[in-house]
Amino acid sequence: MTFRVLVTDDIDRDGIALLEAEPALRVDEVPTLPVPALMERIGDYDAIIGRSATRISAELLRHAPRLRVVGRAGVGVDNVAMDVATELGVAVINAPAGNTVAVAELFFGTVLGLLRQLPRAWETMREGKWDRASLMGAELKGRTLGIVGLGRIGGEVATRAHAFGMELVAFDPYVADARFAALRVRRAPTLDALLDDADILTVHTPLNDETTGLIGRRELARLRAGAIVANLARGGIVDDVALQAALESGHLKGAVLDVYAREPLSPDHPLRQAPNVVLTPHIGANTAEAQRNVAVDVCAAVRDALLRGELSRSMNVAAVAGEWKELQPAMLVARRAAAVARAILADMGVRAVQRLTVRCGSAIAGGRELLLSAAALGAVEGVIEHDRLNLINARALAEGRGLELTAGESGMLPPNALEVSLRGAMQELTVAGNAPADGGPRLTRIGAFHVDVNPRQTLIVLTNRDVPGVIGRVGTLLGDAQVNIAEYHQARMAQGGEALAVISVDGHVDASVRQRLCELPDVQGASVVQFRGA
Ligand SMILES: NC(=O)C1=CN([C@@H]2O[C@H](COP(=O)(O)OP(=O)(O)OC[C@H]3O[C@@H](n4cnc5c(N)ncnc54)[C@H](O)[C@@H]3O)[C@@H](O)[C@H]2O)C=CC1
Ligand SMILES: O=C(O)CCC(=O)C(=O)O
Repeated sequence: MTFRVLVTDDIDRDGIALLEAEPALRVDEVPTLPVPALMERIGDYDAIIGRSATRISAELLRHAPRLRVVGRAGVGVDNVAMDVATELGVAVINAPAGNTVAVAELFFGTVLGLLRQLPRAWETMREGKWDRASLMGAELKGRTLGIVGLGRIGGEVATRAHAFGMELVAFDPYVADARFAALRVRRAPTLDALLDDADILTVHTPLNDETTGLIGRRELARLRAGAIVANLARGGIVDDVALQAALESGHLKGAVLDVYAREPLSPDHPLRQAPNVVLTPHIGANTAEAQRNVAVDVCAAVRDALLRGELSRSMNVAAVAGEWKELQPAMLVARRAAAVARAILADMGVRAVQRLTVRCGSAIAGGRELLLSAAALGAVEGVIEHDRLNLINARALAEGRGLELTAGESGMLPPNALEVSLRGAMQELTVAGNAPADGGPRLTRIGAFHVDVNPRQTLIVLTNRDVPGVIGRVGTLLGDAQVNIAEYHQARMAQGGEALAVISVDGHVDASVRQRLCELPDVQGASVVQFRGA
């Protein structure tokens, strides 16, 4: 199978070379495309990789039936309609760390440029002047830098600001005290407290509902007279119009902007004429090093997602503590245990399941959320018709059908064991399994019956009376139907009582075979579970 990848927005060659090295990937590199042209082409692609110039809108995603992965060679994904991508099961992968230093360095370059009037100094020199008197500057040393958002970039800015002898204060309600302490940054309890202290205010948050307009007229007025504002994060976090007014009134000494609410900034935008601004055209990440880093990072992750189904880097898959690869056997067990429970309940007449609970042992507990996604996938596949049903959208689709998903207490489960319980119409069925690091995945319990079977290809779960001859009759029937048995595990509660058989078979078992199994003497019921996915 060949996957087609559309690369746009000028992605570094080292990244593209990783894709081109794969025979199963066909890569088309195009310049940033206008929306109609992109709409026309996107239907042919399994993945698109771009930078901030290409907007991955809801409309574009809905126009792309093959699309599996969106790769973003950079941090911000405000240009991607994330909700729609998740609903459609499209993985969104970014490159979160490769351009951190580039932005932090640009911050100091531009702020120093503003404080020392470097653009003006350069202009005067080109004009043939020697004008030292009008080029008086100011220093960073001793000034208080107020950082909104102490993440990767905020942290790198803080580290460098110490070297300039600055005082540091930051506002970030989502970051623990330990990070503030490690970065030697004082914590501002509120944004207002930060505004009260800052000589230079810089924002390094994502653009989202909470941060849009975070620094508006009120916040700018609260800053002390003569303060400087920098936005190298996203246009719209600092309100353009309020900023312009604060610059024109002289309340602010100056501003540094790399990003704008609408990009490219229109040629006649009033900000271009505002006093004391250093404007750059969204070049925070434009260094050779950063572009190489993000391209290699995102291209490798997109390659792995397409070729190996590796979704650990996808922003819209539940986060995993630990290694994704190590969790794969447990994910398979969770998915298949849920599929078995759903099939048995359905054959008992319980079609509408209301609650799914996953409990897992200590070794895999870090992947609880992902295991819940895998179990949700097992519970809905075969029930929901969706050509891109996967780990990304399974939870939302399951919840959309009224299935409540919960992660239960692990209790006394062995380290690599898990249990999936499905409940509906006052009935609950638990299927348990084990996913040891050094062995194959096994199902170990169905309801009250202890079993031991590899959940591969197709499983027949049979309830019968524990009397002689049943196993022989089942074997003969399956043999006559050309169904090859891989494993047959018989479990019983007590001699002569109820028994349960799990039969792992190769290939497909059709409905007529199931019907004939149900009609055998002493057989009470049979469920056939045709597993999906690898
Ligand atoms: N100019 C450019 O070329 C570039 C711009 N960026 C922008 O910079 C942003 C930050 O990047 P990173 O530091 O890598 O992201 P990050 O995720 O490491 O850090 C963001 C920080 O903002 C904090 N935060 C979120 N909401 C907040 C709020 N309401 N108030 C205070 N803090 C809040 C988070 O807790 C987090 O610590 C990106 O989202 C992107 O939009 C990133 C790279 C290049
Ligand atoms: O290079 C780009 O596309 C812009 C970088 C950026 O803004 C980001 O990484 O969030």
